[in-house]
Amino acid sequence: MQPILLASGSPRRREILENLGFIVHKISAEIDETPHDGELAYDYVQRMAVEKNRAAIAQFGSTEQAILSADTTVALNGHILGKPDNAAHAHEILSALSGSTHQVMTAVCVSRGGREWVAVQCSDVQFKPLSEQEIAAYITSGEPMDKAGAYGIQGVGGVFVAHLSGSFTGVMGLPVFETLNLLREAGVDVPPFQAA
Ligand SMILES: Cc1cn([C@H]2C[C@H](O)[C@@H](COP(=O)(O)OP(=O)(O)OP(=O)(O)O)O2)c(=O)[nH]c1=O
Repeated sequence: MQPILLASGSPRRREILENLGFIVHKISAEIDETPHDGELAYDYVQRMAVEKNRAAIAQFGSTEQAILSADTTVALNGHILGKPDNAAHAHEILSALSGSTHQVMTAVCVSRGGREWVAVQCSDVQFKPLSEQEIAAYITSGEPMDKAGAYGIQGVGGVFVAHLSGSFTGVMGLPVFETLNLLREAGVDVPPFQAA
């Protein structure tokens, strides 16, 4: 089986792909992640995943090995909430998410042999009302800092989630259903137990 070239620094994405049975080689793909003025979250997340992929191609060239990139964005009432810059920002984000429903969108882009495939997975996540103490303790844990929306559903942040409609792995950063479909479309060998 050929390794997948993962153009993402996210340890969660690597873990998800390896759990599915893929061999993963990490490659770097640095881009400017600033949203355009008035850009919709759905358009933004897709653009980010595609730009990460193209940045990897610019660096390593187009290859017969699949390059996979992704981006996860949290949106509340249409506003894009990025990763927290610091503890105060994490507090602001978590206070906004408290007691309401937000969207988590993950776009996945696969390229191979000069072609490109993209999918976007959207989930609705409802948070329970959070107390000041819960928010403070969670920020102290350090978990929010490298994550869109300042939480990790797969970690302690999972206790905030009252309801999820969508994909758990999508919220975590790489939706497995959509990702496997893209890889199959791109003609990548998927591990035998996944080959439906
Ligand atoms: C909402 C949520 C996000 N996240 C993470 C997934 C992503 O790693 C991160 C969103 O940032 P991204 O910019 O999508 O990814 P990244 O910066 O980690 O890696 P790269 O840009 O190199 O691809 O937030 C969780 O781990 N759990 C969650 O519940």
